[in-house]
Amino acid sequence: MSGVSFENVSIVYPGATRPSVDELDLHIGEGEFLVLVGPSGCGKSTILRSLAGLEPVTQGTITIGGKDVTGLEPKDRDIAMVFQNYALYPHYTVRENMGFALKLAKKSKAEITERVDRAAEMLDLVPYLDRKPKELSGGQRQRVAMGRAIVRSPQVFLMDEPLSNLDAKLRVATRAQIAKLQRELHTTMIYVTHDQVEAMTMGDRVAVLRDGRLQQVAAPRELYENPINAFVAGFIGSPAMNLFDAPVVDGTVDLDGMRVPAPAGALGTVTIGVRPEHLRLAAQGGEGMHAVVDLVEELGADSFLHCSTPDGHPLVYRAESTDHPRKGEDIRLAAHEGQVRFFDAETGDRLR
Ligand SMILES: Nc1ncnc2c1ncn2[C@@H]1O[C@H](COP(=O)(O)OP(=O)(O)OP(=O)(O)O)[C@@H](O)[C@H]1O
Repeated sequence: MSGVSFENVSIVYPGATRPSVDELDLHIGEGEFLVLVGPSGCGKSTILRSLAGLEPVTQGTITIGGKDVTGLEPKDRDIAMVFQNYALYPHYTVRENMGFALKLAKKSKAEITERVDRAAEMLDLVPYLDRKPKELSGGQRQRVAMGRAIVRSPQVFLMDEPLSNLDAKLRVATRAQIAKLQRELHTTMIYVTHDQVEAMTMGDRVAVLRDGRLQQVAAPRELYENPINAFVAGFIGSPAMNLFDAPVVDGTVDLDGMRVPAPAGALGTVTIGVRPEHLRLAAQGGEGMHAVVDLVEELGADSFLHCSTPDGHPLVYRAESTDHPRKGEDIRLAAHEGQVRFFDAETGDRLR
């Protein structure tokens, strides 16, 4: 049993006027890969550090495997953390770096060798065991940092932006490798990133944070299709969901000629959300929202058309074929039925 629970956890840094983590309730199942995502400063690292025992909580309880660890020292929590900068010892070889924690724990030489060899094999590090960190590439160093965590066979892995020092191509490869490794080891993993693509592709579930408050925790597809509020809608998805404020008139939302039935009871102004792939070209002269194409991003299989509405609101439309309107063209866009999301214009809460 190695699930993790945060129960009503708040963290206020000394001298701060508001909590960096605000009444967090979150349960991570045994063997689950949970990603914490959100903009810079939303409290992701603070949550991870509190679980590691590096940051005291102001209120609430943290449990690992059902055991209250809130007051325990980091070394007594049976977790391993991989940091952004890897924190490798420069004068030690890869083997010594990976075995360091086991040596501290006074494991036998034979056991250390066996565990390090096994981890090195899983991480393709066997040829590098006698090298020093400076003789490795960024991706190899990252894997040594992972190896150091794996050899300890902890109850929980914590990773804080472990890919941020890698170039784009290596990030994609390492992302897949970490996800695969976690599934093989079946160790509970909490992974922090501000990159929503990383979050969506790696996690069993994704927890979205804003200003210290948990917004929504759900499987990636559920977050994408049913965001609980306009913040999550705008944060998850690349390019982001198009969000517009529009008036409700006689039960219909009218967005510059694009008309959709309003959710029951909606009055005044609502925020409507449409993903770029849920817009379609409408016939000129028919129904549909006017837009001018400002920029075309060709991605190969499809293209993103960055447009603006007559009142200057930006929007993105994904065209599936290469036969799409060109820069400068005046187009009309309509939304696919059932794909429009509605949010309260004041609170951002989902209406339907
Ligand atoms: N040691 C500290 N003392 C005071 N305030 C802090 C401290 N560490 C973090 N904070 C504040 O707490 C909030 C959350 O910080 P945290 O580092 O957890 O955010 P984050 O989501 O991990 O951000 P990033 O993605 O930029 O790393 C921020 O407003 C930050 O300024």
